[in-house]
Amino acid sequence: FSTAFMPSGLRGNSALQMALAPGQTPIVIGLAADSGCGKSTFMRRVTSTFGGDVCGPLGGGFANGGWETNTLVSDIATVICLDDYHLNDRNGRKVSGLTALNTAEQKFDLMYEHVKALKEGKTVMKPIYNHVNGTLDAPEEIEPTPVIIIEGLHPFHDERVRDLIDFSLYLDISPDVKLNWKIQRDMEERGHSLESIMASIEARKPDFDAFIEPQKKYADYVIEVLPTDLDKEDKKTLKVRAIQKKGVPDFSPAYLFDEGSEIEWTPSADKLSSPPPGIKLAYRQEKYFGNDVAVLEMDGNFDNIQELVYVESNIGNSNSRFYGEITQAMLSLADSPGSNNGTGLMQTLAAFAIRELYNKKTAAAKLAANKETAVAA
Ligand SMILES: Nc1ncnc2c1ncn2[C@@H]1O[C@H](COP(=O)(O)OP(=O)(O)OP(=O)(O)O)[C@@H](O)[C@H]1O
Ligand SMILES: O=C(CO)[C@H](O)[C@H](O)COP(=O)(O)O
Repeated sequence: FSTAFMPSGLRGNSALQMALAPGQTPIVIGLAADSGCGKSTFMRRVTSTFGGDVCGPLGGGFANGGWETNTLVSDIATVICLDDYHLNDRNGRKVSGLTALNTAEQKFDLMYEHVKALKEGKTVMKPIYNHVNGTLDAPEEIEPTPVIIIEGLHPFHDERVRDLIDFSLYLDISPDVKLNWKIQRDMEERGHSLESIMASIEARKPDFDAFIEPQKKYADYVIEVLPTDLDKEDKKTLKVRAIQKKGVPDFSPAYLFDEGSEIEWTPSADKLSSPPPGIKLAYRQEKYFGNDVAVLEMDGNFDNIQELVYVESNIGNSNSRFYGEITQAMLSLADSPGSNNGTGLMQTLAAFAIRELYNKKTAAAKLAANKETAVAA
């Protein structure tokens, strides 16, 4: 359930929140990506896994013709958009001459204090960056929930914040794909011209390279989105790689058929009715910034999401609760971008991995609390 898209007078999240179990501390999930790279779309998959509302945009909504809070609350998960920690408002950045991508334009001390306090089970007063007016609005109260997700430009830049994060994700969208997605949203949905979109991407590139991309080396789970290899002329179909770090506590990378192996798999055309160029999956063991990673890859589109169930039957460590749950989750968000390709699949697997992390931490906290009760008795 979400309060994020109610008229502000009706908002107020305290009654909806699930109390933390005794001894339980929230887990903190970090998601980094440039603007327009699918953070909100991905967050919708994660929050729906935790029972959140999936009706509106996240990370800065334009509901009701006006600005709504950046924070979405379900009974388990809270999403905090780190744009709220911009140092200056839009006018202030004109004076400083710096872009919002620049780390000098973020309040990392406050970000750290807030994430630390939430992790300690305390309430914080979080600022709000208003994307409609470009102003810093009156702060809002955020109470801790069992899962706190911080998403935005710089979740892994500050070492203190990074150390508080239990699981970190990065959306790595290749330049061609980023341009296509921007065109789709900003031209088709927001009426911007192609020239202005290209100019904005070009203007952001140096700061993106300097301040955002270097964070991907810290991520436990990188979703890399590239143009397809199946047909060089095809600009729309995507190849998606989930780069999963090995050895992360409470996280076991998903695999295809045989854990630890190298596999390339083109599912039988009799089992999937995907149109040419079809789909191709792969599973590889690689190094990523010096770390051992398991890479799950999918290139191409599903013609019919229900056929995903056949692919799902061959994925291990998927963290699904029952056979078919991945397909069901994709079907429940069928209208969201990426539901017929690897972006939706890898995002769903990441969402399930986060849920598993939460389940394991909750179980460990309950066990510890039971032990304490037994000792006290
Ligand atoms: N998996 C996907 N497949 C195809 N298009 C996508 C996908 N994810 C996102 N997009 C496109 O990119 C646009 C931006 O996505 P989204 O709003 O989720 O990004 P964001 O990172 O939250 O952006 P911002 O930070 O600017 O709010 C969407 O409107 C959609 O057109
Ligand atoms: O990169 C961004 C994160 O979404 C925005 O550009 C940044 O937050 C500034 O926002 P605005 O352009 O609305 O003033």
